[in-house]
Amino acid sequence: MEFAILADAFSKMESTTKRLELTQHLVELFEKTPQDVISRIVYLLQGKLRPDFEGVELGVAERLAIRAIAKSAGSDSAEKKIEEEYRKSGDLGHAASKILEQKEQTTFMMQDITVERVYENLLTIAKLEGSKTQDRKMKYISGLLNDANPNEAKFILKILLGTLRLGVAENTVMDALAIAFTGNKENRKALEHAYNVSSDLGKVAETIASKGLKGIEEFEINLFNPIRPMLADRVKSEEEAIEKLGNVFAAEYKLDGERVQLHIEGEKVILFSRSLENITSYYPDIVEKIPKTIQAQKVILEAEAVAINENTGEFLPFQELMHRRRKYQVEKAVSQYPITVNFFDVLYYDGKSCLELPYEERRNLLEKIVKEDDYAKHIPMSMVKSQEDIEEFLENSINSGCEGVMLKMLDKPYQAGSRGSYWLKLKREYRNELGDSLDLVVIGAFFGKGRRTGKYGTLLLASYDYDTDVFTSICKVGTGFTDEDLDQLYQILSNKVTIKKNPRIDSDMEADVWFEPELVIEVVASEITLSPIHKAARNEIRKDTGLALRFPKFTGKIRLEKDAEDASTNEEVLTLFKGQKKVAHDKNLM
Ligand SMILES: Nc1ncnc2c1ncn2[C@@H]1O[C@H](COP(=O)(O)OP(=O)(O)OP(=O)(O)O)[C@@H](O)[C@H]1O
Repeated sequence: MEFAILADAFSKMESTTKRLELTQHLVELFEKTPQDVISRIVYLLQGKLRPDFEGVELGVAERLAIRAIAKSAGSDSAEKKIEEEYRKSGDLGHAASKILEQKEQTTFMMQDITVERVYENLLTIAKLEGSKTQDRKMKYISGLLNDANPNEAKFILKILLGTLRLGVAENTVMDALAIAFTGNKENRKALEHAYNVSSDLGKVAETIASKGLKGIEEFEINLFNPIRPMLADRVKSEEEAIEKLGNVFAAEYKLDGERVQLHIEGEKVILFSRSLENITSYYPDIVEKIPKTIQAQKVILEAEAVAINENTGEFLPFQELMHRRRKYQVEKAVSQYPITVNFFDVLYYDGKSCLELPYEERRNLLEKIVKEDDYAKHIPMSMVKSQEDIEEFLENSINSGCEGVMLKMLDKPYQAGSRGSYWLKLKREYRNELGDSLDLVVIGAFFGKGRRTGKYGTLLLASYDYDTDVFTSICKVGTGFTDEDLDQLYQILSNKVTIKKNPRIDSDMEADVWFEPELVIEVVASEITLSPIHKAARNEIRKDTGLALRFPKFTGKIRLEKDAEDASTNEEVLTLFKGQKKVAHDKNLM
């Protein structure tokens, strides 16, 4: 397939942020795409080469890209010119296309470049290791640029640098696949299921293109391919939980650790995080100890890894686990910050999916599969049927260092990839004031003064608007940060600075810097108010008015395990807003 077709589609997509138009462009692109290329197209659309869980990173630095462009422009002064163009437009892809336009076209020597060739070259670049890597990367890049026309070169560079931002969410890709290959958007549901059990949109695309809907319906779980996790809705009180769950249900401790999806076959163990990143290297202790406790050939299990005080056995807060994220420090952290692994679900057992089994059966099976010892535990569970039962269980869980309880319906399946009402979470803190914490995306910052000079003193935060796939500003936050937090945030965020505001950000603020909407942090606030400036849930309550947080404060939690799309949604913010009005109303009546 000619790369020009893809570059042309990219150009069209870049010029719109409307979901319907994006979908239409995608449908047209998919209709032109051969079956054996479609998975590659789907990865490239998302600025990737392989599904996230494989961890293939392109990692080409700007400097190297500039040298490669200069080389293929074939002039000595080119580097300077490229830098100049780059400064003007803030986009190296664009700068490259400008420079290459000026180059005399030696068309008779040009080979047509294909999607396959670009993709294979990019994959080779991503996998290069060892000596002279930089030179070898440069050779591949300038080789591609030599044969590319300016528009193609622009997109090749954007992919290489990770700056291709078409704003296509997974849902939009699935809509377009359903329309292109089944003629009916309604079939998105089947695609979603396939995606939820494989976390690999490229594979889903290839299956629907080559085997149609039938292939998608027969899609199976593969060991070592992560399953997208099931999530819980929140409730504010025992009473609300009973209303939603009915007669008898299970209560489990809600531990404050890291969610880990374990794929195990014999001694082979692969671990995935909540956002499906391969985190096996952070937990050498799990890899060593857990297989000994497993009574099965092949399983996929879910557990919460929690740091503990070895003397008292008490659970410690989530932050203690983050020591394992430091390079070269893992071994040390393993001995200094010991953990236990607390199992709560089984998703796959000896060749069979367990997703359709009701909770109760899965829990029984789990207890059979995992033999408990000092290190491997079953998460404490109890059947409850009254408000008092829940209250007592919640009390015990808080006393042993947990954040609350999870309440689960006994007869319901595991709903991969969705937040539904079969699982509810009840935290102690939800019960006062606004109380609830929010997970928000850092979209911009303002430079600090005094002690905070040279760091970001105040951050601009956004909630996620699921329907439009946009991040809407909701507050600025400048309190709750320790010096250490500020340093760490600066380190993480300075890699995410963009020259222009990403089109997926909706904010009228004039931030000093804008970021890629990627990092999620947790904040609390005293209340949610109407705001003429902020954009969260705009027009929902009142015309031209959004919602904002009053007195927001950082809780100390940087949620590295969450993707931006996992942040609190405007729907959740609206629910909180309405809930607080009700409480105020009830109080006034008393
Ligand atoms: N017994 C349990 N069952 C399921 N999840 C548990 C349990 N104990 C702790 N957890 C953790 O709680 C999370 C479930 O809450 P939720 O579905 O809202 O995800 P979340 O958005 O990460 O939640 P939160 O922000 O409250 O941590 C899981 O991702 C898991 O890490």
